Amino acid sequence: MLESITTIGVIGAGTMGSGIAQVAAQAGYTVRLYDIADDVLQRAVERILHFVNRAAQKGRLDPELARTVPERLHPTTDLHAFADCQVVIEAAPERLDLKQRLFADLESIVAPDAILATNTSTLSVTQIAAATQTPHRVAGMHFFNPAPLMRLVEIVAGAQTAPHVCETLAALAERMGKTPVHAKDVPGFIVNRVARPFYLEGLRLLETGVADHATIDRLIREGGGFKMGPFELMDLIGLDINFAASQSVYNAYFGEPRYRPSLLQQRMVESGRLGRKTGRGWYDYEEDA
Ligand SMILES: NC(=O)c1ccc[n+]([C@@H]2O[C@H](COP(=O)([O-])OP(=O)(O)OC[C@H]3O[C@@H](n4cnc5c(N)ncnc54)[C@H](O)[C@@H]3O)[C@@H](O)[C@H]2O)c1
Repeated sequence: MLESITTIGVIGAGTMGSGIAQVAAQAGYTVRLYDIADDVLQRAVERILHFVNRAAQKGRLDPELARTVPERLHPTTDLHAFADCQVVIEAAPERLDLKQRLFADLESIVAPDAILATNTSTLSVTQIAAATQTPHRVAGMHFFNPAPLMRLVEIVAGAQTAPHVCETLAALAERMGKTPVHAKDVPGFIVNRVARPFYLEGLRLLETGVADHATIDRLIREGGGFKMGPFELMDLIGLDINFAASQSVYNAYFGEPRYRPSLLQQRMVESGRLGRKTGRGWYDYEEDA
């Protein structure tokens, strides 16, 4: 199946979708990138080409390959353009109803043997697949942020996913230079399950006035040897996405107190301070936004 893949559809041109589109184009695939608005797509393509050129300048990407990326990228606001995609990777916002609707729509557009993958961090792959008539071809393909740099990809089988679908996605991840790991369809899979208390304990320390967010980040980096503290990481991920993931894991584990989201997260989202992507989150990025 891997050899028959030439064209990959990516849904959502935000933080993850644009990164995944970049990775796929750099691996030599034709990429169709869907979003709901032209200006979002335009910004995404500019961002991708900027990163591709930078990677080529720094010697991390073959300049010949970098030159071919623009002709491989096909932005669109019409999902019907995905008709020739053998694989679709969905990276739309972390909302079950939205993802279910997209998968149901896709089913009537792509070929019957096309693979439908979701980049969800915490939602049930089984539940997303249940919105289709062909749940055997739906699986999770969970990239990490930033997708062009992070090697790990979790491959997640839903309750009805056919084994060959996960095998093909794992082989595709390898073709993209990634390290695939098979994970079970449990809320948060492996990495987001382990990482959830990282953010939430940081928020609880802040809520109870133990330390401010910059101090917590600095201690975790300097004392703990982590690359980023929880607040810096939330800004990179996007506070809206991180909050949605917190809610999703909390609800999926029947209100398990360990995973209780924080009101502070909610306030930040309500005030539109979503992190790097909006120029402001826990920190100010106005200059490089
Ligand atoms: N941000 C992270 O660190 C991260 C890491 C791994 C996985 N994920 C997952 O990836 C998915 C996307 O997250 P993100 O951070 O890229 O979000 P984002 O907010 O940066 O991007 C989402 C994109 O989806 C578009 N969109 C909105 N409604 C849509 C619709 N109806 N159909 C198609 N596109 C629509 C938006 O315009 C936006 O461009 C989520 O499921 C999230 O859980 C995020």
